[in-house]
Amino acid sequence: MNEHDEILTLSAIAKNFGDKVALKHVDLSVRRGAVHVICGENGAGKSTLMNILAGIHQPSAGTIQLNGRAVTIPDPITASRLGIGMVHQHFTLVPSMTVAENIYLGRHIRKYGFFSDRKAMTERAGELIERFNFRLDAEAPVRSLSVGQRQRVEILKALAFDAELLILDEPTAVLTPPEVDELIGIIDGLRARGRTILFITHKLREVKAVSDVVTVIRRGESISTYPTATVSETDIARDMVGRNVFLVGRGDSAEPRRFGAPVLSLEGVSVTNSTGRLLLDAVSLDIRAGEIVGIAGVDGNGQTELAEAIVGLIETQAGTITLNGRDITTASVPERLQAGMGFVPEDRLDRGLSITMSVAENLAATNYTRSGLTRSGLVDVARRDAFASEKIAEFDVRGAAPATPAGQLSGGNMQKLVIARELNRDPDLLVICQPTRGLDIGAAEFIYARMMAAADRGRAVLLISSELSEIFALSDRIGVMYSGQLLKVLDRKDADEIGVGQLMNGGVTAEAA
Ligand SMILES: Nc1ncnc2c1ncn2[C@@H]1O[C@H](COP(=O)(O)OP(=O)(O)OP(=O)(O)O)[C@@H](O)[C@H]1O
Repeated sequence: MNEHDEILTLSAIAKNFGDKVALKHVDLSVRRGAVHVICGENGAGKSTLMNILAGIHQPSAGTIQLNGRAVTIPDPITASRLGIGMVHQHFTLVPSMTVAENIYLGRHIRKYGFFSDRKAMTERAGELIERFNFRLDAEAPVRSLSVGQRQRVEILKALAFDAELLILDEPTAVLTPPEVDELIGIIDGLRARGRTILFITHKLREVKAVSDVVTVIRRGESISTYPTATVSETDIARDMVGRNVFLVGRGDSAEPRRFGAPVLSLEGVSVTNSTGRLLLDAVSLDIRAGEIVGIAGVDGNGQTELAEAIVGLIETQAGTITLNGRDITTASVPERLQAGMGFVPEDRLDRGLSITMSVAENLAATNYTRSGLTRSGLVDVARRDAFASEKIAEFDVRGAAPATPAGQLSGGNMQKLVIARELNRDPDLLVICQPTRGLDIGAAEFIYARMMAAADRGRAVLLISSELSEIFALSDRIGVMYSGQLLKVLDRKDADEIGVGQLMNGGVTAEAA
């Protein structure tokens, strides 16, 4: 390869946070105009590496060459001047401002100031949207956009400042499957226009769909680099995790499974929002002991509200909710948890854990009584920390000690923390939303096994996931939500992905079509 073909060369990059080693030794060569995927387990150091390129962190050792020249990137402004644009996992947009205002926010204010030359700014944003074929309205407030559209605004923000090298940190984690396909199309378009893309993902299907080259990072070291066309998903998974991985689902047992009495019963449960719109429309569902019921649906069709209504985070306007035969329709969240419910929310940062509290405090939060972590009503710190150490080991929460602030963990390891806390309580009913979002394939394998083991012990599980493959792998019955209604609940053996996909898109069943 001739040196001008390489836009970026990293040599022996290391990064410590205090005495924690996040990156040990990373070498990486990125070819101009390529889509280069970085994959690796949760906590392998992917985000840290990208944040070094974006000027957010400084490397403890190693060199960075951009276009054949050694550079230092002391801050994000320098990164931007050097042509490096970063799209973070958590968006940085201002919801009340328009698309155009967000794109130019804080940068070209003098030239395209909101008051002095708003028109020019909007026109310029419109041109940019058209040039990259992003299908956005420059004047629409960001508040009114879907997650996928917001992500496109973030990408445009980087492109507006001539980013040659675009870094996308796990961009598909927040997207629905059709939005993922759209993003893949957008990335193809950017490559065709000569941009270089560094893309982080855990999903091997995406690696194959999107990239030219893939580099695997494991425990802070670059392990392998392959042209994507020549490497199999199995090989990438093995390099990531250091062993062969098998995502085994529940499958169809030869003997029909026997289920117990209903643990959860919903009857005609409805929820309306403040403007009177029906978010849940008379939903009725039983989940029996020993059963996993998966709820499929395009995001935004009431699945989140279903989980929140069951857990008591939002009020219901009609219907009854019964847990183990007891009416809990008006019970508070703590009462429901006490009565045998566990909850893994889809948003681990908002509702799942406290990022300022330590790992031990987070793990103990719903486990004080059950795991005997108090003595005479006071927290027994030694026991709590021993409990935390045990759960850290059991769930392989990387980079965590009992005293580590939860906010310092990598995204996937935060997710493992929430799941560890809720599974430890061994609830009669586990409501679990997007359980493997952001998890690497080894961690997903482990969580699948734990969910199935809970069902085998006679627990009831409500699984909400936008990954159809996950719903099919784990569920005994599959419900489909559309527009607030639970359209249909099928036995796993009677369901197929095409039929469920059709129901998800408006209720045309395979038989009816
Ligand atoms: N600011 C920080 N302070 C201390 N430790 C940190 C900090 N940021 C990251 N780490 C640690 O560095 C390691 C690598 O984290 P990083 O976020 O780069 O992983 P990742 O590969 O992106 O993981 P994931 O796939 O879960 O997002 C982890 O052990 C993490 O806890």
